[in-house]
Parts: sequence; C-alpha cells; structure tokens
Amino acid sequence: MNIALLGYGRMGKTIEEIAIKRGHNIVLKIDKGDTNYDITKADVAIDFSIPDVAFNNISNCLKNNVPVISGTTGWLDNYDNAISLCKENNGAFIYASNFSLGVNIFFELNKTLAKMMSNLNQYNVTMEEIHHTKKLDAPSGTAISLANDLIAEHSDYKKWELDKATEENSIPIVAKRIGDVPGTHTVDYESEVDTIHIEHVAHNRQGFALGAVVAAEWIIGKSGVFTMNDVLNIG
Ligand SMILES: NC(=O)c1ccc[n+]([C@@H]2O[C@H](COP(=O)([O-])OP(=O)(O)OC[C@H]3O[C@@H](n4cnc5c(N)ncnc54)[C@H](O)[C@@H]3O)[C@@H](O)[C@H]2O)c1
Ligand SMILES: O=C(O)C1=N[C@H](C(=O)O)CCC1
Repeated sequence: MNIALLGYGRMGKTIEEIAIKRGHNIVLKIDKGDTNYDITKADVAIDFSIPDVAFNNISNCLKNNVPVISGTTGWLDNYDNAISLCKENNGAFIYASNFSLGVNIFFELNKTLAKMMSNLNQYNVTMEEIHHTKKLDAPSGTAISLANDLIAEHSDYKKWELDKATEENSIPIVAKRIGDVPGTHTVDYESEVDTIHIEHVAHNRQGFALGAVVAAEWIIGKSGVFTMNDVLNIG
C-alpha cells in the first residue's frame, strides 16, 4: 500500500517505521511549507499534523478521492464539514482522537462505568490528562472523547470544562503538561467514603501509530465515514 504522511513530526515518523515494517511504501512525507504535491500518488493518507491545517489536509484528500485517516486533534469545529465533504465525494474517512487498541478498550470501560454510576449522586466525577509540553491543544482529544461518552451515558452530566467545573452538571478536565509524557488519562468517581479510579497510561507512541496504520489498511476499498470501533470491531 502506498501511504502519504501528512505531518512528519513525532507521530509521522513513528507511523513511517511501523508502516515500513508492515510492508508498505511511504510515497509522500508532507510537512510545514510543502504545498505543491500530488496526493493521488497515495492509496491512503494519514494526517497527524497540527490543528490549524488538519481540515485543509483532509479536504484535499477527500476532493481527490484518496481515503484519509486523521489523528490530529483540536480541529473538531470542522468535523461536520469533513463528514459532508466525504459524503459529497463518496470518499472514505476515519477520525479518532486516539488510535491505540488500549485506549479504545478504555473508551468502552468508561462508557460502561458511566452507565453504572448514572444517578448515584453521592459520586462526583473528575478527569485528568497528562501529555508532553509540546502539545498544542488542551484538553486532549482523548479526554474530550471520554467526557462526551460519559455525558451520553450519565444523567447527571451535561458538559465538560477545562480545569474547573463552574456548574454541578459539568465535568472538570484537568490538563497537565509534563516532560515527554506520551499520554495518560484518568477518570475518577469520588464519594465521601471511596474513590473509583480508571486510568490508561501510554508507555510510548507505538500503540497510536500501529492503530493508525491498521485503520489505513482496513479502509482501502471502502467508502463512508467510520470510527475505530468499526476497524477494531468493538463497542
Ligand atoms: N489520534 C491519536 O491517536 C493521536 C496520537 C498522538 C498524537 N495525536 C495528535 O496528532 C497530532 C500530531 O502529533 P505529533 O506529536 O506528531 O506532533 P508534532 O508537532 O511532532 O508533528 C506535527 C507536524 O505537523 C507539521 N505541519 C505543520 N503544518 C503542516 C501542514 N500544513 N501539513 C502537514 N504537516 C504540517 C509540523 O511541522 C510537525 O512536524 C497532534 O494533533 C496530536 O494531538 C493523535
Ligand atoms: O501527543 C499528543 O498530542 C496526543 N494526542 C492525542 C490526544 O489529544 O488525545 C492522543 C494522545 C497523544
């Protein structure tokens, strides 16, 4: 499979290593300032770039009928536009805030726990995410997914807020930036008598990168908007 990498930073480079080990070719490595390239050289594009350019990169792929996997976070104001563009062009598109198998299992655990805790109003929920100091967005895309999934299952919560909850129906998400932490996410339910704590700790970026390559392999020959639950057949 011929892969275009849109964004050749920490993730782009990790994806390159894994894709080559799995027998694929990297035909384009696009980074800041690269504007004149032919995306149709690729069978599939994988975008791990920056929030400000992700939607443009995705649009370029969809308009040229190149399936696109997007892992960039912080651009979701344009998610509905990406879906419309995908449908108009009969294209293929997957966005995931987190491509690792472990986090996708953690997402399911979070939904199940939220369903169990719904209406148990002696427990208050808080979330925390820790990432490296180079991260541009806060809270992380993964924390936003966790909060939205929790809100969908728990009758007491209607929104999330960064750092502090200003209303009772709001989930506070504390975002910490420390060293080169690849990504740690926690969800805590606290009562006067105990705490229930679930946590996912990424040890490195390999899990994210492998998930993105597996998604790229899976999407070839398909059209539509998909999620990692489709790829992993979970949920
Ligand atoms: N979904 C996931 O599983 C997952 C996992 C890790 C990181 N991420 C997200 O992926 C993104 C990239 O993370 P990273 O750690 O590789 O960041 P990074 O800063 O190391 O890499 C981003 C790269 O994009 C480049 N870039 C800037 N403008 C560009 C353009 N117009 N076209 C293409 N590339 C351009 C930058 O120069 C940089 O090299 C972030 O949004 C991060 O949150 C998602
Ligand atoms: O390193 C990052 O940046 C990460 N971003 C994603 C997010 O925002 O959730 C996934 C974890 C790593």
